[in-house]
Amino acid sequence: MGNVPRVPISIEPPADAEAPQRHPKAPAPGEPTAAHYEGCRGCGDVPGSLRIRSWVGDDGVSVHSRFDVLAEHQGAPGLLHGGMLMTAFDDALGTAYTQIARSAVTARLETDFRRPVPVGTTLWLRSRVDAIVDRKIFTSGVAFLGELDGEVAGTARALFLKVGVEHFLRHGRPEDLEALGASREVIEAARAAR
Ligand SMILES: CCCCCCCCCCCCCCCC(=O)SCCNC(=O)CCNC(=O)[C@H](O)C(C)(C)COP(=O)(O)OP(=O)(O)OC[C@H]1O[C@@H](n2cnc3c(N)ncnc32)[C@H](O)[C@@H]1OP(=O)(O)O
Repeated sequence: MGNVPRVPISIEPPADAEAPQRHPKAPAPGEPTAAHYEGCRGCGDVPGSLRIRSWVGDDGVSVHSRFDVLAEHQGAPGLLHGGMLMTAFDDALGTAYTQIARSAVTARLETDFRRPVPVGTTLWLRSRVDAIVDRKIFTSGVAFLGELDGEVAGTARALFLKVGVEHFLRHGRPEDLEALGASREVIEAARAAR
């Protein structure tokens, strides 16, 4: 395998990990959650976005999300592309963690595809944070056909790793930080770091 790095194999949270507490500034149960960012392919309002919308669950920690499956999301004829379902899970699980922690990025995402999803379906996803251990955020979710708690179309687990603003400064584009409303100092730091 030469220089190919070893693949980490487990995203199972430790059995003794504490239950997550919602962030005091997170929206209340039933309220909509904010988009990650205007340009987000999952929940932003830009061409090509899946336009996923999410709300905080009754427990104040989980979220439920709506994804309307359109013809532009097809893989096989008339059916949702698997990568689009993974994008939906990435977004929904990545919204669940925002009820608890600040910025984090997906390190690993596992998806099981249980049922084909026809174009014209509304998918509803339930997502939650199962545990947080230091920088690691362990999440899981379920996608249902047509209604919350309907037939299961897929399930997913993801590990997010907390990152600071320097992650976006180092790897992202300064102009996108500008669009986020970042300060001039932050943008200059991003430019200097490139
Ligand atoms: C003004 C600006 C405001 C910005 C406001 C932004 C708003 C907030 C945006 C959020 C947006 C969300 C939107 C959807 C989610 C995406 O789309 S995120 C985009 C997709 N993901 C990425 O691009 C991430 C790319 N990967 C990376 O950058 C780095 O690999 C990571 C994930 C930061 C980890 O690197 P690292 O920090 O160096 O961590 P590392 O030391 O390698 O590992 C730490 C631990 O995690 C474990 N680990 C790492 N990777 C894995 C893995 N794949 N599997 C299992 N374990 C792993 C390691 O084994 C290690 O474990 P321990 O030895 O500590 O037990």
